[in-house]
Amino acid sequence: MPESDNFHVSGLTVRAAGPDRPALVSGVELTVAPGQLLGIVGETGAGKTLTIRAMLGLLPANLRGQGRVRFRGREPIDVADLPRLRAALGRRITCALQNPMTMLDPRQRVGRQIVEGVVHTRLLTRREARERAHRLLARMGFRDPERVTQLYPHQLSGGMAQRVVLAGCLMPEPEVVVLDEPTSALDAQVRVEVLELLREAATDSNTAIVMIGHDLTLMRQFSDRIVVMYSGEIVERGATPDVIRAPAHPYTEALIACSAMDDSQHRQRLATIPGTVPAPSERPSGCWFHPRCRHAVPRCAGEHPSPTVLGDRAVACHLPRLPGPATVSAADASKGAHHAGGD
Ligand SMILES: Nc1ncnc2c1ncn2[C@@H]1O[C@H](COP(=O)(O)OP(=O)(O)OP(=O)(O)O)[C@@H](O)[C@H]1O
Repeated sequence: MPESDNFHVSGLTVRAAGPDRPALVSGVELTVAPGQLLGIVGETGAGKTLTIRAMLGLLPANLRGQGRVRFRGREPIDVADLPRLRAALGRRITCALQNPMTMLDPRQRVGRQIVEGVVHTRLLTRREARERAHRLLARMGFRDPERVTQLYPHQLSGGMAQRVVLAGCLMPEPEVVVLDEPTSALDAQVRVEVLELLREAATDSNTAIVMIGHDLTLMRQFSDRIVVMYSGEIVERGATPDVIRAPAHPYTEALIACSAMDDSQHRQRLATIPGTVPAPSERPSGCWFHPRCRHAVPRCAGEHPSPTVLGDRAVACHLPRLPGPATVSAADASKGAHHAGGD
């Protein structure tokens, strides 16, 4: 698949309106290929939600986004150009944000809600849309999709609502589906099932998925590539198996140590990373992670690290633990090389 088929986000920055406000998110670059799943991880306050809201044109009113998104075969769209961005929403890009119930209208049967969007945008006739809704609901594990379409949201369990919303996301056969903790309300077993179904459906229709999640175990299982954010910046990115097997940033390493992964057989109990992500106005000098980093050296307190790039792997750390000798500082990387800190 050519690179130009990927969904791209470049130079994404989010700030509160007004002078001299620190960036809440800065310089985020993402690329996701058709049919692939890109996971965004990081603790509370890392900037994950604002990143996806900015690329959807759904930032809170007090915030402003800069940067560009590019859909397959299209000219880039400036994220400040909300009319253009929102014209893509529901067609080229769909989303399920944190609580699925809030995405459903309590007064309407769910079938109508799923079908009307694509009929309204004239992507399909009502009959075609109904047929597709039934197919997708079946795909999402409903044995009797027709009956489900007759239900009102209050008649759905949390797991059912989740699967209905995800089926709705796939209705227009979008290029990209964006998910913010899509399965957080579900129990572990249902969560894995839902993600398996979603993954399969997305692969079949060549839909790219960008998914925020706290659970690294799930990310390891379902994502192809992973981006790790800290205080509004990408600190590491790469192919998921590489990042999980050999994290190059101490923050990624700490996140993995805190997750319940099987690899950590020697770990007796779940660890936590001491401290919290600094608020944007309280970032320390140097590397923003350094006060919490067990590998920090004096340079880390004085100088903000530029990302080091090795192939499609990047890490923003003064002491990156990347394999092989040929690490290249992003500042030195030649034109056309991978973006620093981006994915
Ligand atoms: N409307 C807003 N106005 C000002 N600051 C905001 C606003 N929304 C979020 N922030 C700040 O931006 C930073 C990033 O927030 P964001 O919600 O993107 O984090 P997150 O990684 O999604 O966290 P979580 O996992 O808790 O959802 C945080 O410091 C947060 O306090």
